[in-house]
Amino acid sequence: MEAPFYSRLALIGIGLIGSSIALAARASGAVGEIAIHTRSPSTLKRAEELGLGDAYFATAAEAVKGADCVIVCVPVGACAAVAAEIGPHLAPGAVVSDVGSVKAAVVKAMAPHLPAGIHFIPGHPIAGTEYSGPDAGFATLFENRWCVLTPGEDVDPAAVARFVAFWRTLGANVETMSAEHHDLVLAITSHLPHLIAYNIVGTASDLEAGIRSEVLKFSASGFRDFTRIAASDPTMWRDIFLANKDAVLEMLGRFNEDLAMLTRAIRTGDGDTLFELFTRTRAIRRSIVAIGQDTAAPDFGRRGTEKPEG
Ligand SMILES: NC(=O)C1=CN([C@@H]2O[C@H](COP(=O)(O)OP(=O)(O)OC[C@H]3O[C@@H](n4cnc5c(N)ncnc54)[C@H](O)[C@@H]3O)[C@@H](O)[C@H]2O)C=CC1
Ligand SMILES: O=C(O)C(=O)Cc1ccc(O)cc1
Repeated sequence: MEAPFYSRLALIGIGLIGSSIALAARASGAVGEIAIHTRSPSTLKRAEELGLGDAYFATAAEAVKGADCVIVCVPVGACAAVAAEIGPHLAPGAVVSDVGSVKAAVVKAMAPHLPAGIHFIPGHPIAGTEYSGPDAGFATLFENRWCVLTPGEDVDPAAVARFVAFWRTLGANVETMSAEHHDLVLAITSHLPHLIAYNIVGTASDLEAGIRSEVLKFSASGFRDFTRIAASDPTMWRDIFLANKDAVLEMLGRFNEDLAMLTRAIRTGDGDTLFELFTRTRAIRRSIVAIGQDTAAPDFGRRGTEKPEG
């Protein structure tokens, strides 16, 4: 299968992920033209200044006209409204996808609005940073990262194969699975870690003023790492926790049980329990490093914003 895979790619939402797809698709020649819509006029203008696309539209309905591939790159809570708007304007036979961090709720929100003949292939590139907005994107974001696709069983295999080839050309490793399985796995590997980061930074900031200033002054790398994650976009993460409620609550229940066990080990001076856990977790880190999944996103520190936009 030869690139370009699509003659016209429409991106709805042009923040970190949308702009990274635009840059990677352009750099790799994966698509012909790129059409862009995003909700805020100032963000759309910025996308144009950055030269992210070939055509810019004030509405999603206009942007998807004539597109053979549409990728919705908005917070998961906005996916239903976008699908409702674009549904009547999609070209027959087009692929429609998204990049949301939660899959079952997004499928439920988007599918009813997509007409027959559309190939709906939900997706989630497991690659990102704590930055937002069109300035935050970079063409290499997806290199050697996973992209999970969750097409329904009735979706045309040839359309899925083409979309898999598209993501591979952007540098990603692609795997397909059910939306429900995706949501359980991501609840423990991504959603819970973010909740823990938000919580620990919140706890530190609620400490009495005297202690709080010392926390910031002497913050060792552990706390600093949490503050990076806790700087992630509030709209995006609010939507993720609301949309993946059941899986997050399931994993949070197990987490709380294990934390109670550790609390007890510390209180009772049970060093063996602590040592055994820390030995096991060190082995997990070493196995992740060995398969090359530990690399932080490259040099994104000076770009983008940590504030919600548009
Ligand atoms: N930030 C990350 O590290 C990752 C994010 N994701 C997912 O990607 C999606 C987008 O995230 P980011 O690019 O980081 O967010 P972002 O905040 O950088 O960009 C979101 C864009 O969507 C636009 N938007 C919001 N509501 C809209 C609407 N109703 N219609 C049209 N445009 C609208 C915003 O103006 C903005 O341009 C989210 O669903 C998130 O769960 C997936 C992987 C990683
Ligand atoms: O910045 C980080 O550490 C991330 O974990 C980025 C990220 C955020 C959300 C996703 O759905 C996937 C990746």
